[in-house]
Amino acid sequence: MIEEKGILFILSGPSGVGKGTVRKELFEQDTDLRYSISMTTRDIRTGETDGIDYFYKSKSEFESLIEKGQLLEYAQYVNNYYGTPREYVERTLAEGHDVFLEIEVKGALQVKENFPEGVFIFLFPPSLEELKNRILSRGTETQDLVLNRLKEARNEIEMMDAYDYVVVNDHVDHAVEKIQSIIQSEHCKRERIAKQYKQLLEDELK
Ligand SMILES: Nc1ncnc2c1ncn2[C@@H]1O[C@H](COP(=O)(O)OP(=O)(O)OP(=O)(O)O)[C@@H](O)[C@H]1O
Ligand SMILES: Nc1nc2c(ncn2[C@@H]2O[C@H](COP(=O)(O)O)[C@@H](O)[C@H]2O)c(=O)[nH]1
Repeated sequence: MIEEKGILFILSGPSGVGKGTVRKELFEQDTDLRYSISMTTRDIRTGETDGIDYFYKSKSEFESLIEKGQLLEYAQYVNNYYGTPREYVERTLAEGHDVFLEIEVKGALQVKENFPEGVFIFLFPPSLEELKNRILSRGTETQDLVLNRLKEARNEIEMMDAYDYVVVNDHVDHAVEKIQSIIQSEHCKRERIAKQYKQLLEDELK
């Protein structure tokens, strides 16, 4: 019997484009997906909870996780570390569940090296002006940090071609619908491949 592993979906894109908003709405609708909670060294924001939004770590704790190889990927983003716990992702996929990562672009490119079979989705802003408005409207960053994030956004948008899909986040509902379609079509693709593989095995055994 062929083992059915889960599919790894990676949602990425510039800061403020709406990744968190879209992911939360997607998870309201899709209860089969498993979200990988990231580790970070950044300060906890008002309204966030340790173990739900992130696992908040000190710099030395984070560096020890890096040294022990416990992160699937990590990146330094605007003076803080962010990373994906390896064990959770590998175990959950092996158990047959789809895993969803919401991470920045440098980390997504590292995941691509280790998991080329992952499905990489780039969330794109309707315009740079709207991107700036969204970061400002969230009100979580100082003016300096907003400028740093916008600078980073320009570099990140240049990496868009490395992704399997690009979804414009004009309206949250539209973006979620498109991501749902991507998830369904990736499942159909893999079912077809699994059937072809089973057929090959049967033919060989004849
Ligand atoms: N389609 C949309 N239309 C209008 N506003 C949106 C849309 N999607 C998200 N926003 C708003 O944009 C702001 C940034 O969204 P969010 O925090 O989800 O972005 P993010 O990409 O996760 O940011 P970061 O990478 O910095 O964590 C929030 O105030 C959110 O409500
Ligand atoms: N490479 C990784 N990037 C991550 C991870 N978790 C979150 N992120 C991204 O970092 C920025 C900033 O996030 P914020 O919560 O401070 O606004 C954003 O683009 C996130 O998507 C991770 O595990 N690895």
